[in-house]
Amino acid sequence: MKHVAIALLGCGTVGKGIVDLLEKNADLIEEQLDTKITIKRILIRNLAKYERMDLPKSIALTTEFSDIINDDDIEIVVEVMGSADFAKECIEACFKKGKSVVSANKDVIADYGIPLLKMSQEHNVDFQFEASVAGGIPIIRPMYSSLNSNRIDRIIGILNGTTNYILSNMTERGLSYEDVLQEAQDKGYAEADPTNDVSGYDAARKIAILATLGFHSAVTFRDVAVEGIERITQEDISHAEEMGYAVKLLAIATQSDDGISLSVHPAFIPKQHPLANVSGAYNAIYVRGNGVGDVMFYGQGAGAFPTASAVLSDVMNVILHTNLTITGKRGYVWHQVPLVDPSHIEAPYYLRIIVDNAPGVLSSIAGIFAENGISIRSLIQKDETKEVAEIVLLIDSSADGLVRDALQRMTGLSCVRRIANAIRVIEI
Ligand SMILES: NC(=O)C1=CN([C@@H]2O[C@H](COP(=O)(O)OP(=O)(O)OC[C@H]3O[C@@H](n4cnc5c(N)ncnc54)[C@H](OP(=O)(O)O)[C@@H]3O)[C@@H](O)[C@H]2O)C=CC1
Ligand SMILES: N[C@@H](CC=O)C(=O)O
Repeated sequence: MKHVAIALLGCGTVGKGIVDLLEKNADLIEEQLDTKITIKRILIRNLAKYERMDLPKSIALTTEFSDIINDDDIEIVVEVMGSADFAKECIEACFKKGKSVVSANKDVIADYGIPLLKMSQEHNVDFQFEASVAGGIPIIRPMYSSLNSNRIDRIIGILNGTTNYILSNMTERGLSYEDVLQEAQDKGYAEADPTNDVSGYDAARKIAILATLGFHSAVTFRDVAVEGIERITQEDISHAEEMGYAVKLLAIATQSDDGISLSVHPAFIPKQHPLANVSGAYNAIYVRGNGVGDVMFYGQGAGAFPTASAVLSDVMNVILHTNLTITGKRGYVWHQVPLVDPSHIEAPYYLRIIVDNAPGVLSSIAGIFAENGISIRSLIQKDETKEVAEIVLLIDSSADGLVRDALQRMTGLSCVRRIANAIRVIEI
């Protein structure tokens, strides 16, 4: 039997998951590859923390990347540290030394994916990153391989486990945003800085990676219009429930003759839609191709073992490529495609506006919508006190720019106390 030594950069939630899953499934993996995979070294920052951890004694822990890059036994390096710049430096150094890299790090791939893939090919090594989008769900390989006979025009996903866990637990258990965020952190779903999750940036990086592969287009996460879930309250969730919707953070990429549009935002989805029933840390992705039609991928988008499953399969793929002598030979094509201005994207909206409880307020608001050509589908006045009322509206499909302009003008009305929320309604 052959033997391949690998190293891990990082041993947090995902790194420890890889150590444990490799131990658990070693015989199955060895049998398929006729190769024994050994984790020889792991890079971390704080040695004392890991000496307390239950790691096999055969693994050498180090705080020096040079111990890994200069070890010629190590053929594959698995980067599971997070953040972009140091990870990128390490990955480039590995390529230069002829080491293939597997990464779960969407930050580095959304920022530097195309140059890193080019560099890996120049050095005849593999660069694989299945776990960077939607944890354990196989989606990267389908995008560049299983679906590559299709012209893909739409990708819609719940791509962040933390925010989906927060929104579904706020809905199902009536918990506060802060309490559920802490739970998601305790379960290892959240990023080291959970701002990336709740602000939508984690999902933005993932949809940029999928759009790059699926649309053969050179986009980055900076091309994504991003809104997070920070403003979603129990009020919005219960209004959604009453109206027959679930609230989800969606990542949407579409390609048309006008160009590519990329966005991440909370949305009301009809309860009967399959995406509305994706709960907890689960993720789901709809892809529409002009041959295959609609395909949906579903599974755990975060957590130690689901993510380790994707990472280890990538490691196995690298070994297979080495055995077949096709390492570093994957072909890619990227075009520069124009981006659609996000202010032109149309959708129906749910709006919650806090106003004075006074005569003439509703007609002032309706007047501004009418001036912007926006028609009101329904309007309910709720939670009325003597002084204040909450108005919940659904408006017909309208361009985002026109809706924002109308809401901005409303904040200038003395009877409008605040725009509590504006959330798109998805009718798919
Ligand atoms: N958690 C999840 O469910 C998923 C995570 N990912 C991605 O996988 C990667 C790892 O995530 P996760 O395991 O959750 O992160 P953790 O924060 O749990 O672990 C990070 C690990 O990397 C080490 N590390 C970080 N920076 C450095 C550095 N500069 N030098 C040396 N070691 C470093 C840390 O060491 P120390 O403790 O000593 O600081 C720690 O061992 C991220 O890119 C994340 O986005 C992808 C899919 C799912
Ligand atoms: N923090 C991420 C982890 C996986 O990518 C998430 O919550 O989805």
